[in-house]
Amino acid sequence: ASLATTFLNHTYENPFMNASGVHCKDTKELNELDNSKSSTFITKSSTSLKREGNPEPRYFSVPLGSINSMGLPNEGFNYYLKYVIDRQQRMPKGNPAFFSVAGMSVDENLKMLKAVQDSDFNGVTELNLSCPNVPGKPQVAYDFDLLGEILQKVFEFFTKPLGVKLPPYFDFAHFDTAASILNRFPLVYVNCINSIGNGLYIDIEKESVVIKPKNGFGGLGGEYIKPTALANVRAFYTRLNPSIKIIGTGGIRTGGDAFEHLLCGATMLQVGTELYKEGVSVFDRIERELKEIMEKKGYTSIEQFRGKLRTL
Ligand SMILES: CC(C)(C)CCc1c(C(=O)O)[nH]c(=O)[nH]c1=O
Repeated sequence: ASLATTFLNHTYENPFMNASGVHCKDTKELNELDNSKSSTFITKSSTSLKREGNPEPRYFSVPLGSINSMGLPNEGFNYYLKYVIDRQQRMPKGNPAFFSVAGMSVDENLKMLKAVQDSDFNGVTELNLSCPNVPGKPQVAYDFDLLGEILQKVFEFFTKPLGVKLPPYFDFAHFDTAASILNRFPLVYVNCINSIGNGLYIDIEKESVVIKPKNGFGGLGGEYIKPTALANVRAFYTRLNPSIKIIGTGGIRTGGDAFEHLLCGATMLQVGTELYKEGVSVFDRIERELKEIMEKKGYTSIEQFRGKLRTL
Protein backbone atom coordinates (compact mmCIF):
# COMPACT_ATOMS: atom_id res chain seq x y z
CA ALA A 1 0.00 0.00 0.00
CA SER A 2 1.24 3.45 -0.88
CA LEU A 3 0.70 6.49 1.35
CA ALA A 4 1.59 8.83 -1.53
CA THR A 5 -0.42 12.04 -1.21
CA THR A 6 -0.74 14.78 -3.80
CA PHE A 7 -1.43 18.19 -2.28
CA LEU A 8 -1.19 21.44 -4.21
CA ASN A 9 0.35 19.72 -7.26
CA HIS A 10 3.14 18.19 -5.16
CA THR A 11 3.32 14.52 -4.29
CA TYR A 12 4.37 13.85 -0.71
CA GLU A 13 5.50 10.35 0.25
CA ASN A 14 2.86 10.31 2.99
CA PRO A 15 0.11 12.61 4.35
CA PHE A 16 1.73 13.18 7.76
CA MET A 17 3.29 16.29 9.26
CA ASN A 18 3.44 18.09 12.62
CA ALA A 19 0.69 20.36 13.90
CA SER A 20 1.84 23.97 14.28
CA GLY A 21 3.06 24.66 17.79
CA VAL A 22 4.47 21.20 18.43
CA HIS A 23 8.16 20.37 17.84
CA CYS A 24 8.59 23.40 15.54
CA LYS A 25 9.74 26.33 17.66
CA ASP A 26 13.44 26.48 16.71
CA THR A 27 16.00 25.30 14.13
CA LYS A 28 16.86 22.16 16.13
CA GLU A 29 13.23 21.00 16.29
CA LEU A 30 12.52 21.94 12.67
CA ASN A 31 15.62 20.14 11.37
CA GLU A 32 14.67 17.02 13.35
CA LEU A 33 11.20 17.12 11.79
CA ASP A 34 12.66 17.64 8.33
CA ASN A 35 14.88 14.57 8.80
CA SER A 36 12.06 12.42 10.15
CA LYS A 37 9.37 10.31 8.44
CA SER A 38 7.14 13.39 8.52
CA SER A 39 6.46 14.33 4.88
CA THR A 40 7.05 18.01 5.59
CA PHE A 41 6.69 20.45 8.51
CA ILE A 42 4.93 23.62 9.63
CA THR A 43 6.54 26.32 11.74
CA LYS A 44 5.26 27.57 15.10
CA SER A 45 2.76 30.39 14.44
CA SER A 46 4.84 33.55 14.35
CA THR A 47 4.21 37.10 15.48
CA SER A 48 6.19 40.06 14.08
CA LEU A 49 8.54 40.09 17.05
CA LYS A 50 9.90 37.30 19.27
CA ARG A 51 7.53 36.47 22.15
CA GLU A 52 8.32 34.78 25.47
CA GLY A 53 4.74 33.55 25.84
CA ASN A 54 2.96 32.69 29.07
CA PRO A 55 4.56 31.68 32.40
CA GLU A 56 5.16 27.95 32.91
CA PRO A 57 3.74 25.38 33.42
CA ARG A 58 1.83 26.19 30.25
CA TYR A 59 1.70 22.76 28.54
CA PHE A 60 0.71 19.58 30.34
CA SER A 61 0.42 16.04 28.98
CA VAL A 62 -2.43 14.03 30.52
CA PRO A 63 -3.51 10.40 29.96
CA LEU A 64 -6.08 11.25 27.27
CA GLY A 65 -4.27 14.15 25.64
CA SER A 66 -2.92 17.57 26.56
CA ILE A 67 -3.87 21.00 27.79
CA ASN A 68 -1.97 24.18 26.88
CA SER A 69 -2.01 27.91 27.19
CA MET A 70 1.40 28.67 25.65
CA GLY A 71 0.59 32.26 24.74
CA LEU A 72 2.25 32.16 21.32
CA PRO A 73 5.91 31.85 22.38
CA ASN A 74 7.92 32.10 19.15
CA GLU A 75 11.25 33.33 17.78
CA GLY A 76 9.57 36.00 15.65
CA PHE A 77 8.55 36.17 12.01
CA ASN A 78 12.00 36.83 10.50
CA TYR A 79 13.55 33.81 12.26
CA TYR A 80 11.09 31.38 10.63
CA LEU A 81 11.12 33.11 7.24
CA LYS A 82 14.92 32.87 7.22
CA TYR A 83 14.71 29.19 8.19
CA VAL A 84 12.32 28.21 5.38
CA ILE A 85 14.18 30.25 2.74
CA ASP A 86 17.58 28.85 3.78
CA ARG A 87 16.04 25.37 3.55
CA GLN A 88 14.75 26.11 0.02
CA GLN A 89 18.31 27.00 -0.98
CA ARG A 90 19.79 23.93 0.79
CA MET A 91 17.15 21.53 -0.58
CA PRO A 92 15.68 22.98 -3.80
CA LYS A 93 13.95 19.63 -4.40
CA GLY A 94 12.64 19.36 -0.84
CA ASN A 95 8.94 19.00 -0.15
CA PRO A 96 7.32 22.45 0.17
CA ALA A 97 7.25 23.58 3.80
CA PHE A 98 4.38 25.27 5.65
CA PHE A 99 4.70 28.65 7.35
CA SER A 100 2.25 29.64 10.11
CA VAL A 101 1.36 33.22 11.09
CA ALA A 102 -0.79 34.37 14.03
CA GLY A 103 -0.67 38.10 14.47
CA MET A 104 -2.11 39.72 17.58
CA SER A 105 -4.17 42.03 15.33
CA VAL A 106 -5.56 42.13 11.80
CA ASP A 107 -2.90 44.66 10.84
CA GLU A 108 -0.09 42.48 12.19
CA ASN A 109 -1.39 39.54 10.15
CA LEU A 110 -1.56 41.68 6.99
CA LYS A 111 1.95 42.97 7.57
CA MET A 112 3.39 39.46 7.95
CA LEU A 113 1.47 38.13 4.95
CA LYS A 114 2.71 41.03 2.81
CA ALA A 115 6.26 40.12 3.84
CA VAL A 116 5.66 36.46 2.88
CA GLN A 117 4.17 37.59 -0.44
CA ASP A 118 7.24 39.73 -1.19
CA SER A 119 9.72 37.02 -0.10
CA ASP A 120 11.27 34.09 -1.98
CA PHE A 121 9.28 31.61 0.12
CA ASN A 122 7.69 29.12 -2.30
CA GLY A 123 5.85 26.92 0.20
CA VAL A 124 2.41 27.07 1.80
CA THR A 125 1.28 29.72 4.29
CA GLU A 126 -1.18 29.00 7.11
CA LEU A 127 -3.11 31.83 8.74
CA ASN A 128 -3.99 30.83 12.30
CA LEU A 129 -7.50 32.19 12.76
CA SER A 130 -7.48 31.34 16.46
CA CYS A 131 -5.41 34.49 16.75
CA PRO A 132 -6.88 36.82 19.33
CA ASN A 133 -9.19 39.71 18.55
CA VAL A 134 -9.70 42.88 20.59
CA PRO A 135 -10.16 41.98 24.28
CA GLY A 136 -13.75 41.09 25.08
CA LYS A 137 -14.41 39.78 21.58
CA PRO A 138 -14.04 36.10 20.60
CA GLN A 139 -11.13 34.81 18.50
CA VAL A 140 -11.26 35.81 14.82
CA ALA A 141 -12.68 32.47 13.63
CA TYR A 142 -15.62 32.89 16.04
CA ASP A 143 -16.31 36.48 14.86
CA PHE A 144 -17.84 35.83 11.44
CA ASP A 145 -17.93 39.48 10.31
CA LEU A 146 -14.24 39.86 11.12
CA LEU A 147 -13.47 36.49 9.47
CA GLY A 148 -14.84 37.76 6.15
CA GLU A 149 -13.14 41.15 6.53
CA ILE A 150 -9.67 39.75 7.23
CA LEU A 151 -9.82 37.27 4.32
CA GLN A 152 -11.09 40.03 2.03
CA LYS A 153 -8.10 42.22 2.96
CA VAL A 154 -5.62 39.33 2.65
CA PHE A 155 -6.71 38.32 -0.83
CA GLU A 156 -6.43 41.88 -2.12
CA PHE A 157 -2.67 41.23 -2.33
CA PHE A 158 -1.81 37.63 -1.37
CA THR A 159 -1.41 35.34 -4.40
CA LYS A 160 0.71 32.52 -2.92
CA PRO A 161 -0.96 29.31 -1.59
CA LEU A 162 -2.82 30.13 1.64
CA GLY A 163 -4.66 27.90 4.08
CA VAL A 164 -6.41 28.78 7.33
CA LYS A 165 -6.26 26.99 10.73
CA LEU A 166 -9.73 26.80 12.25
CA PRO A 167 -10.85 26.18 15.82
CA PRO A 168 -13.60 23.59 16.24
CA TYR A 169 -17.24 24.56 15.60
CA PHE A 170 -20.06 22.73 17.36
CA ASP A 171 -23.23 23.96 15.68
CA PHE A 172 -24.53 23.30 12.15
CA ALA A 173 -25.39 26.98 11.77
CA HIS A 174 -21.71 27.75 12.44
CA PHE A 175 -20.50 25.08 9.95
CA ASP A 176 -22.83 26.62 7.34
CA THR A 177 -21.89 30.24 8.02
CA ALA A 178 -18.15 29.58 8.23
CA ALA A 179 -18.20 27.50 5.03
CA SER A 180 -20.20 30.14 3.13
CA ILE A 181 -17.57 32.75 4.07
CA LEU A 182 -14.57 30.51 3.30
CA ASN A 183 -16.04 29.50 -0.08
CA ARG A 184 -15.81 33.12 -1.19
CA PHE A 185 -12.00 33.03 -1.18
CA PRO A 186 -9.27 31.21 -3.19
CA LEU A 187 -8.00 29.29 -0.16
CA VAL A 188 -6.02 26.14 -0.89
CA TYR A 189 -7.08 24.42 2.34
CA VAL A 190 -8.70 24.69 5.73
CA ASN A 191 -7.03 22.94 8.65
CA CYS A 192 -9.52 21.42 11.08
CA ILE A 193 -9.07 21.64 14.03
CA ASN A 194 -7.08 23.72 16.45
CA SER A 195 -7.26 22.69 20.13
CA ILE A 196 -10.69 22.78 21.78
CA GLY A 197 -10.50 26.09 23.61
CA ASN A 198 -10.58 26.69 27.33
CA GLY A 199 -10.83 23.23 28.82
CA LEU A 200 -9.93 22.64 32.47
CA TYR A 201 -7.83 19.72 33.77
CA ILE A 202 -7.64 19.03 37.50
CA ASP A 203 -5.06 17.15 39.57
CA ILE A 204 -7.26 15.59 42.25
CA GLU A 205 -4.37 14.81 44.62
CA LYS A 206 -3.28 18.46 44.67
CA GLU A 207 -6.87 19.68 44.24
CA SER A 208 -5.36 22.03 41.71
CA VAL A 209 -5.25 23.00 38.04
CA VAL A 210 -2.12 21.89 36.15
CA ILE A 211 -1.15 24.95 34.06
CA LYS A 212 -0.39 28.42 35.39
CA PRO A 213 -1.90 30.82 32.79
CA LYS A 214 -5.62 31.66 32.76
CA ASN A 215 -6.29 29.97 36.14
CA GLY A 216 -5.68 26.61 34.50
CA PHE A 217 -7.93 27.05 31.45
CA GLY A 218 -6.30 25.86 28.22
CA GLY A 219 -6.71 24.35 24.78
CA LEU A 220 -7.35 20.59 24.73
CA GLY A 221 -5.58 18.22 22.37
CA GLY A 222 -5.26 14.46 21.95
CA GLU A 223 -7.82 11.65 22.31
CA TYR A 224 -10.30 14.04 23.93
CA ILE A 225 -10.79 15.92 20.69
CA LYS A 226 -10.85 13.27 17.94
CA PRO A 227 -14.68 13.08 17.57
CA THR A 228 -14.86 16.87 17.30
CA ALA A 229 -11.94 16.96 14.86
CA LEU A 230 -13.53 14.27 12.66
CA ALA A 231 -16.86 16.12 12.66
CA ASN A 232 -15.21 19.38 11.59
CA VAL A 233 -13.17 17.67 8.86
CA ARG A 234 -16.36 16.02 7.54
CA ALA A 235 -18.51 19.16 7.89
CA PHE A 236 -16.10 21.30 5.85
CA TYR A 237 -15.28 18.52 3.37
CA THR A 238 -18.99 18.29 2.52
CA ARG A 239 -19.54 22.08 2.43
CA LEU A 240 -16.46 23.61 0.78
CA ASN A 241 -15.57 23.91 -2.92
CA PRO A 242 -13.54 20.81 -3.86
CA SER A 243 -10.65 23.20 -4.67
CA ILE A 244 -10.33 23.89 -0.93
CA LYS A 245 -8.66 20.80 0.56
CA ILE A 246 -8.95 19.74 4.21
CA ILE A 247 -6.04 19.16 6.55
CA GLY A 248 -7.09 16.87 9.39
CA THR A 249 -5.68 17.70 12.83
CA GLY A 250 -6.83 16.47 16.21
CA GLY A 251 -6.61 13.18 18.07
CA ILE A 252 -4.38 11.37 15.56
CA ARG A 253 -2.51 8.88 17.76
CA THR A 254 -2.67 5.68 15.65
CA GLY A 255 -2.95 4.55 12.04
CA GLY A 256 -6.64 3.96 12.72
CA ASP A 257 -7.15 7.57 13.78
CA ALA A 258 -5.42 8.65 10.57
CA PHE A 259 -7.66 6.32 8.54
CA GLU A 260 -10.76 7.88 10.12
CA HIS A 261 -9.61 11.42 9.22
CA LEU A 262 -8.97 10.30 5.63
CA LEU A 263 -12.42 8.66 5.47
CA CYS A 264 -13.88 12.05 6.50
CA GLY A 265 -12.11 13.68 3.55
CA ALA A 266 -8.78 14.95 4.87
CA THR A 267 -5.79 15.15 2.50
CA MET A 268 -2.83 16.03 4.76
CA LEU A 269 -2.81 14.91 8.41
CA GLN A 270 -1.18 16.76 11.31
CA VAL A 271 -0.02 15.24 14.57
CA GLY A 272 0.35 17.43 17.67
CA THR A 273 -0.13 15.96 21.15
CA GLU A 274 1.12 12.49 20.16
CA LEU A 275 4.22 14.02 18.55
CA TYR A 276 4.86 15.95 21.78
CA LYS A 277 4.58 12.70 23.79
CA GLU A 278 6.46 10.30 21.49
CA GLY A 279 8.84 12.47 19.47
CA VAL A 280 9.36 12.15 15.71
CA SER A 281 9.34 8.33 15.83
CA VAL A 282 5.55 8.70 16.06
CA PHE A 283 5.55 9.15 12.27
CA ASP A 284 7.26 5.79 11.66
CA ARG A 285 4.71 4.04 13.90
CA ILE A 286 1.58 5.75 12.52
CA GLU A 287 2.65 5.23 8.90
CA ARG A 288 3.27 1.53 9.54
CA GLU A 289 -0.10 1.17 11.28
CA LEU A 290 -1.98 2.97 8.48
CA LYS A 291 -0.33 0.76 5.83
CA GLU A 292 -1.31 -2.36 7.81
CA ILE A 293 -4.94 -1.21 7.97
CA MET A 294 -5.01 -0.40 4.25
CA GLU A 295 -3.51 -3.78 3.35
CA LYS A 296 -5.98 -5.63 5.57
CA LYS A 297 -8.83 -3.81 3.81
CA GLY A 298 -7.35 -4.35 0.33
CA TYR A 299 -6.57 -0.69 -0.42
CA THR A 300 -3.39 0.14 -2.38
CA SER A 301 -3.83 3.92 -2.34
CA ILE A 302 -5.50 6.52 -0.11
CA GLU A 303 -7.58 7.88 -3.02
CA GLN A 304 -9.53 4.61 -3.00
CA PHE A 305 -11.20 5.54 0.30
CA ARG A 306 -10.58 9.27 0.95
CA GLY A 307 -13.87 10.98 1.79
CA LYS A 308 -15.87 7.76 1.37
CA LEU A 309 -17.34 7.71 4.88
CA ARG A 310 -20.59 5.76 4.82
CA THR A 311 -23.78 6.88 6.54
CA LEU A 312 -26.48 4.52 7.76
C1 LIG B 1 -4.22 30.66 21.24
C2 LIG B 1 -3.28 31.67 20.64
C3 LIG B 1 -2.19 32.01 21.64
C4 LIG B 1 -4.07 32.93 20.33
C5 LIG B 1 -2.71 31.14 19.30
C6 LIG B 1 -1.59 30.11 19.41
C7 LIG B 1 -2.06 28.78 19.91
C8 LIG B 1 -1.63 28.26 21.11
C9 LIG B 1 -0.71 28.99 22.03
O1 LIG B 1 0.39 29.43 21.59
O2 LIG B 1 -1.12 29.10 23.20
N1 LIG B 1 -2.06 27.04 21.55
C10 LIG B 1 -2.92 26.28 20.80
O3 LIG B 1 -3.32 25.15 21.19
N2 LIG B 1 -3.36 26.76 19.61
C11 LIG B 1 -2.97 27.99 19.13
O4 LIG B 1 -3.41 28.38 18.03
